[in-house]
Amino acid sequence: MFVDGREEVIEWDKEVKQLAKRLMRLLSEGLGLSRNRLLQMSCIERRLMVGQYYPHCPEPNKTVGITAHTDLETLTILLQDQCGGLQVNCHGKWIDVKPVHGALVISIGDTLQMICNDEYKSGEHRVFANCLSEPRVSVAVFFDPGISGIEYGPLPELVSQEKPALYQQVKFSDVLNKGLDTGLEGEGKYTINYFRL
Ligand SMILES: O=C(O)CCC(=O)C(=O)O
Ligand SMILES: [Fe+2]
Repeated sequence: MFVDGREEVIEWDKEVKQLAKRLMRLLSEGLGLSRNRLLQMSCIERRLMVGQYYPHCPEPNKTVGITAHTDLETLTILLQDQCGGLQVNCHGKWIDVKPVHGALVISIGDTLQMICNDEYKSGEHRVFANCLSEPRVSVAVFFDPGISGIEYGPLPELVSQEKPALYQQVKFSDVLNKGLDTGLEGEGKYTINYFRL
């Protein structure tokens, strides 16, 4: 059966965009900056919505759903269903991100970690192969600066003698290309470490 979800997707996109703006304002204030500082840098200018489908896997011990990685962008807003399988690396321990009805999973991406000079960290995460009989579905919206020529790196306000800049200034397209080069085969934090000073 084909279900036309076009209107729902458009509606979801609208809501998620508003939420991303609110989150960026809060994240900006959390850094001690003016509330619009991050938004003014155009760092959520573009977004990509990805629907992911994890079919039942007959041999889940022999494979993974998505291997450990960090998201390259600035912010990810993820809606997962009730199946579970997503885990986040918390100080070296893999923790289940248990599905909570009506809740969204918000992740910081590598580019935002670089902008805020490690004040916020992009979380390494992975998804198990699906051992349940029903398929798992998730919808992720990845926000990024787009392919403008703007360079992103530690904000001057967040850099001092005690806290020197930890990253180069780079265009998001360079981050993306590096991440695509590596794919998901590298270390979870490979891409961001490549730009570390
Ligand atoms: O499906 C999920 O729960 C997470 C997907 C994910 O990590 C990604 O697409 O980057
Ligand atoms: Fe991810």
